[in-house]
Amino acid sequence: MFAARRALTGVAQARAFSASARDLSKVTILGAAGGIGQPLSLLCKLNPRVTELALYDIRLAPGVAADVSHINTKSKVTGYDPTPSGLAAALKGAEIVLIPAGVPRKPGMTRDDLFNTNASIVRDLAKAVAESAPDANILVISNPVNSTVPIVAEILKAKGVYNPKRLFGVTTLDVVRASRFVSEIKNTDPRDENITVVGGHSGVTIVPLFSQSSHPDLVGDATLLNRVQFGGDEVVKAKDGAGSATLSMAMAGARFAESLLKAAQGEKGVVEPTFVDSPLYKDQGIDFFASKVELGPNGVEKIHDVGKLTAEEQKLLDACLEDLKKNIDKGVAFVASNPGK
Ligand SMILES: NC(=O)c1ccc[n+]([C@@H]2O[C@H](COP(=O)([O-])OP(=O)(O)OC[C@H]3O[C@@H](n4cnc5c(N)ncnc54)[C@H](O)[C@@H]3O)[C@@H](O)[C@H]2O)c1
Ligand SMILES: O=C(O)C[C@H](O)C(=O)O
Repeated sequence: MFAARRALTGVAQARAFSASARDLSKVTILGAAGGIGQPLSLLCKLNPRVTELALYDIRLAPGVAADVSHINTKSKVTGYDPTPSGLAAALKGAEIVLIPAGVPRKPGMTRDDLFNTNASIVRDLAKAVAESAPDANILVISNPVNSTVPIVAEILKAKGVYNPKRLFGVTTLDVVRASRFVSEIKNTDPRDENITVVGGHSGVTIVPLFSQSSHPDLVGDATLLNRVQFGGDEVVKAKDGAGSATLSMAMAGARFAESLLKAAQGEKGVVEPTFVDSPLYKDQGIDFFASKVELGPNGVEKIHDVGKLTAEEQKLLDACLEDLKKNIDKGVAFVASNPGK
């Protein structure tokens, strides 16, 4: 077997690698029956890189799995019961764990208002991931992301399995929105608009860097800035009490998972913005920050710095860092005083 593998060269080797990597592409969704979870399950079922899809929720996951499993793509879909053993089985062998479990906002709420409910949900799910899938890439969608990601990190540290290269806060939706909103102004194809968004995922912590796009004239466009920073509120208001962004978020989450799978399967140059354990502002006591991140087989390959900013963007970044620090500290303090069972 080893001799045969050694005999493989070039393209054959790459194919063998990608085939074996593909064999391992189990994706688990925790919160799979929710507003995000259901369309995310659908999109993952449609992704040929996913070979196994495990759906877990405190309600309805087997039903969602039965539905999605009829789609005629090759992956195997299983829905798990809301029991500790169901959760453990859903997680075992996962390469990617997506976490959209938790409550969404209603009009008038900030993401931070979700903290009291979602912090303990995410903490407890993180424990299960640490125990049953310690090597998985963990993609946190549940809000407030600026705090839930540090919560997961603290739990993984306590369990002795923290790998900062495999923990991601999903901020893709901010970039998706920014490119769409810019394309509406400039009458372009959003796929051609590559807008860097850094910081975190709430209000002023969301910092778009238009000076680095092909439209530097958009720096200072207050309406556009407000839409990017508060795009989530736009949806919350329009849904009028029925929740927050689900469909666009499912698309964004599926895109991020796809990027990780591509990178795991050997594709080079896969770059996504994401909220990770980052060296960029650690000297200011800020351990997590979203910037462009190159992904690879081990998760985070390279963290890009924010690049050159205009004076106006620097001001936005300063405001971001102030809030971000508080949000991160809140997550860390929560685990310290509420370690759970
Ligand atoms: N990161 C982002 O960009 C982004 C975008 C949109 C929404 N969100 C956040 O995603 C979260 C989910 O939003 P939604 O609209 O899908 O909400 P939802 O209420 O429709 O769905 C949440 C699901 O989580 C499940 N759940 C609750 N506790 C659980 C637990 N302990 N284990 C497993 N499942 C559990 C619920 O049963 C439900 O099915 C919210 O916190 C929301 O703010 C984040
Ligand atoms: O706005 C929300 O509460 C959900 C999400 O974070 C979003 O950006 O749409």
